[in-house]
Amino acid sequence: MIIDRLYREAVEKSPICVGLDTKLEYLPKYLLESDKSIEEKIFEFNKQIIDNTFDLVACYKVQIAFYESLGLEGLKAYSRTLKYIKEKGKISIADIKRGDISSTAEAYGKAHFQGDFEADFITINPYMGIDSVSPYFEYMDNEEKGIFMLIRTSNKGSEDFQELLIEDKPVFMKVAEKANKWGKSFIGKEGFSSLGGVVGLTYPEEFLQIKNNNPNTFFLIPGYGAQGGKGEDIKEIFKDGICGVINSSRGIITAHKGKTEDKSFVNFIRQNTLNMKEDIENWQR
Ligand SMILES: O=c1ccn([C@@H]2O[C@H](COP(=O)(O)O)[C@@H](O)[C@H]2O)c(=O)[nH]1
Repeated sequence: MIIDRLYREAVEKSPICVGLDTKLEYLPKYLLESDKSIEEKIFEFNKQIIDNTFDLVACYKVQIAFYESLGLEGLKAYSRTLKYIKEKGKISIADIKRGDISSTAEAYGKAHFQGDFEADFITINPYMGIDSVSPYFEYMDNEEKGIFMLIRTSNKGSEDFQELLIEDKPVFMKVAEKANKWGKSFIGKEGFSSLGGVVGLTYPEEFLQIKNNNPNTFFLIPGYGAQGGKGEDIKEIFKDGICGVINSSRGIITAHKGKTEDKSFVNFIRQNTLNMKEDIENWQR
């Protein structure tokens, strides 16, 4: 199952997920001012990052919003990036945060688990309930795919709804219970389910509570770096072993900004990835 592959990559390489939240302004001048099309420039930037980090990390998360904001050229770069991640033997997470009625969810499944935008995992918003989530299950049964369901997001505004109490429990704990229950049919050899959860590193105490109640849930963990999360915050959560991948987007892919505008930009990106790896490993021991 795909979750077993992701777990092994996290253990063997590192639990780092590089976030390819690529913006034109992140491109070094040599690339930005070249004669290439926008599609080529964005893809080339991502390719350079992948080529220079794939031996250090578990996976790549591609946030579709950044590509959509560049129109069709952006979406072509998005598609090529996902294909390239696969070509390199790496795992992709499409951060698309979908959530809609079943007929529409079926179309989202087809759009993001097959064809031009095929990814290994997608992120989904479970707010609309089980019939908005179950259309993805056939891909998890048959086609080695997985989903990460939003449980406790990393942003400050997550407090508005996710902390509201229902029967004395915050909503995020109720959502975590559902992830645990719905994920039972997709548990792989390593004990984790292909139905995973998104929990921000910006709330480490609540994360620990969620983790303790969800022994089979593998987590996609945003919030490291630019949002303030640190290696130290993962200490208790990874105490019994790795149970997720930690995403950093801006913290890695803008490492070269203000330092170089030439092809050497990837050295800074690799160095920041190594720094993150060391920071996490220090707290895993
Ligand atoms: O709770 C969430 C869920 C998703 N994200 C996404 O992760 C990255 C974070 O980027 P950084 O630059 O490392 O802050 C981005 O794609 C978000 O859309 C999140 O931040 N929090």
